[in-house]
Amino acid sequence: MKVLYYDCFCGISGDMNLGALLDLGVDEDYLRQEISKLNLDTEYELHIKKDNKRGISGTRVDVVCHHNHEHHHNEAQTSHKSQNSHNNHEHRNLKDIENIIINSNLNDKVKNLSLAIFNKVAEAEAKVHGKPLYEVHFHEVGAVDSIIDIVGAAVCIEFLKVDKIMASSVQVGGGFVKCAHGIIPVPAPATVEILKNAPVKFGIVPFETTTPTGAAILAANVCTFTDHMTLSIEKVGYGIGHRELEIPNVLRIYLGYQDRDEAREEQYILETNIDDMNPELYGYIEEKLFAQGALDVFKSAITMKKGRAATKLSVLVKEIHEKSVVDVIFRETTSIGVRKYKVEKIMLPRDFIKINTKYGSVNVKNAYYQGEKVKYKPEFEDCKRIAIERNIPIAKVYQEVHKIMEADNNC
Ligand SMILES: O=C([S-])c1cc(C(=O)S)c[n+]([C@@H]2O[C@H](COP(=O)(O)O)[C@@H](O)[C@H]2O)c1
Ligand code: NI
Repeated sequence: MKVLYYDCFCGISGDMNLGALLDLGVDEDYLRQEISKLNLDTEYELHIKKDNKRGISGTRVDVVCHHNHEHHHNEAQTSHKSQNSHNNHEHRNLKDIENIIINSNLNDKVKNLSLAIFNKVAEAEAKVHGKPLYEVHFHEVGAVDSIIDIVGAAVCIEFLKVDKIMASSVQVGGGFVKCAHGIIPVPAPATVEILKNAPVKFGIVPFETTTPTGAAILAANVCTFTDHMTLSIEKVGYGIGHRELEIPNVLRIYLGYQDRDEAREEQYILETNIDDMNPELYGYIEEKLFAQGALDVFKSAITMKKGRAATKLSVLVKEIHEKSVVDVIFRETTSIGVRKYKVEKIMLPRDFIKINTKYGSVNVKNAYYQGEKVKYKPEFEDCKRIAIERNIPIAKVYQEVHKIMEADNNC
């Protein structure tokens, strides 16, 4: 499975993201050509160059806009987004942005991903400012440089054709920042809204390391946030930020592979036939077997000698758990003998994601075969808990999970 892993030790902004993805190998000319499909009426320049921060070299992106929007100033003015300039306000709202994207010649996947990222920002702004979604006025986030950061992110992510995007915990920084609203605390309120439910780290430096745009790129793409992961790294990209900080102001993105092949493992079946035990005990014994490391416990109805109806108890274990599992069988059941045989188990690579349904969050197990996701399974216990809490049929919970999992863009 091809994976992008965002290492956000110094946060993420729209331009750091573009820098890191270009550094990973996204073709610069392709990005320029795709962005031109937006037919923006504001002149802009995309400056892409090699740069370094604290000895780490990577790619730096600056979007420079030449404002000639009628409701601003008569004279053309130039602004660099990174300066958080008060001069670069363009008060577009979500509908304006949607129109620009929908009327462009970009492909549908890029359009949808761009819209999903903007929607994350818009929802957060609506919440923070207490306004309906379509009445929110973007300030910085609606400016041309942000449109390029966001659509550019969608273009690059699409270009890389990964199966899954993961991220580390996200450093948001600290202090205060000056923007169109005046002076606001860091993390900016919109950033906080967008990163709800993601693991966030605060205050490594007294500056804004994660912006609403950076946060929204993560929120719209990342399946799993984790600081612990196994990845076979193929490439790494560094996106250079604009500040001089005590730590390198860079975003690192890894491109790698996880669980390329199915795994094979030797395991053991421990088995015993029982014809003389109170059947009430099986449930209790099963719990004890799992507690001692059993990977699976199953019972089959069998007929033993002299026509005796009986139960075959089978327990799948790794060798290290053999002793403790046999111990449970001999102490808790009526068995006086256990058969053991080696089996080879062939397992599909799998991972777990948490999805938010309208009823609550559910863990889902994805399984992959020959690099492709072939199946997924919602965690039964989560569905059961939700069905009980909400007093709804459990099938409805499963339906909701399937709806989300089958939707585009879901990993
Ligand atoms: O544009 C708006 S409304 C805006 C809202 C907020 C809130 O938290 S509300 C914050 N900001 C700040 O603007 C700059 C630019 O952000 P980008 O995501 O466009 O890079 C940044 O400092 C934000 O915190 C803008
Ligand atoms: Ni705002």
